[in-house]
Amino acid sequence: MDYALEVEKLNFAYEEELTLKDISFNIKKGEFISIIGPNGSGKSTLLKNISNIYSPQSGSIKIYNNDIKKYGTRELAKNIALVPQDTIISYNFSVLDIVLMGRFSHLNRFEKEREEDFKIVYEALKKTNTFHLKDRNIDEISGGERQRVIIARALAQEPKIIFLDEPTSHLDINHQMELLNLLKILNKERKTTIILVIHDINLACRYSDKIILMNNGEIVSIGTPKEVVTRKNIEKTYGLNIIVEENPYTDSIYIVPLSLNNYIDQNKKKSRIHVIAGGGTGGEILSKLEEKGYNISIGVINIGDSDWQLGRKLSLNIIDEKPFSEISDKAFKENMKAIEKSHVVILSSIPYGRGNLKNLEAAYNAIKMGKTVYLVDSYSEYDKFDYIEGKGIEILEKMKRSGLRIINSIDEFLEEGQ
Ligand SMILES: Nc1ncnc2c1ncn2[C@@H]1O[C@H](COP(=O)(O)OP(=O)(O)OP(=O)(O)O)[C@@H](O)[C@H]1O
Repeated sequence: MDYALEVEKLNFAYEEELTLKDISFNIKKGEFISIIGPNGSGKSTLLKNISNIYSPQSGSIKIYNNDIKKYGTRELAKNIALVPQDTIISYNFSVLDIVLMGRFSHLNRFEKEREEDFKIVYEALKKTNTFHLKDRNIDEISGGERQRVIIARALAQEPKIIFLDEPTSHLDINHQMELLNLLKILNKERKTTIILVIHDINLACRYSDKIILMNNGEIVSIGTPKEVVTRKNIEKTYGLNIIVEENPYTDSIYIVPLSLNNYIDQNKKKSRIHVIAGGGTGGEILSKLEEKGYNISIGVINIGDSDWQLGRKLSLNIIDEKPFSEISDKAFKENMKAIEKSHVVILSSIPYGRGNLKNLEAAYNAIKMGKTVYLVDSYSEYDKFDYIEGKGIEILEKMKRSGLRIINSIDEFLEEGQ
């Protein structure tokens, strides 16, 4: 296999305790890789090991099939370039001088830069939008501009692999996209392998072929964005409750954070709520209950319904029915079982017809069983409630007489502190 980078059983410690523990992975030539993970998980330390700034205590690192330690400085610089997190350059160099330094590995000792070198350097300056700064002193430009200049230097180096440590951290959103697009072009056109540390999970998902997720000095997961950025992995590493969505415009996934697990009231996890919804009427109810950490079931709901889709993203317990089909007796019974296990049943403002009348019957059964049943009432008129010749209204009236609690929004329920 054509690997750009092979890491095997790497262990690294700053002091006694290991900061990187038994790290092994391979990167193919021409891949675009993002390393993500919480603060202090070891991302920068890993990047510094694989770019030869630090030497591991044990394990091996191969760049293009050769041990990284066997390369001479010039040879290594032709293969890899590093764009560090904070570049402190306190000398009196111009931007042009700094970017010209990228050419050193292509020149013999004491050889002056050739016309070709200037051409490559000017191109790198233009690509990173820093050409206009070329005569300025490196100390006299902004943090974001300096970051782009260091990236220009890496481009001028024309390496096979570029390592970047949080390259977007000082950049505004426009320059963030511009930089990542530039890296992507480089990656596609020159087959440059890109390995970057990045905090923005959504940008990582959008641009990367693969993602490495780190936690506590170990690799938790490595694979495509879909394989790595899952609810489970993000909860495990960041302690964050998220939904993973698909972005049809960019053909990539992105995450929507709901809540920090630290803030979830653990008592609520025990409190079970059954939701009856459909057609998107349950969106706010489900998201807000999930955010508070309730243990939620939903049903009966048709497969493919938008509330069904949300339920899947939230990994809820779903009692479902075939698409566009009436609720079967089997699904009704399963729904009743979920209701029996719940403390509370919440109904959204969904219209009732032949297909889902059994859900209203189930809610009425719940009241008769002594459960607290809420209706989040945002029906503007009750003729939007009943599409089954009064049968729905009839059950609703019975429920009202038996203690149905009508609220205007799910917030009212949450404020009650249930
Ligand atoms: N020079 C150092 N000496 C000692 N310990 C260090 C040093 N640099 C980092 N560490 C420690 O090593 C661990 C990993 O740090 P590292 O900078 O690799 O994490 P990171 O994932 O890049 O974090 P961040 O997202 O905050 O940049 C942390 O516990 C950190 O405190």
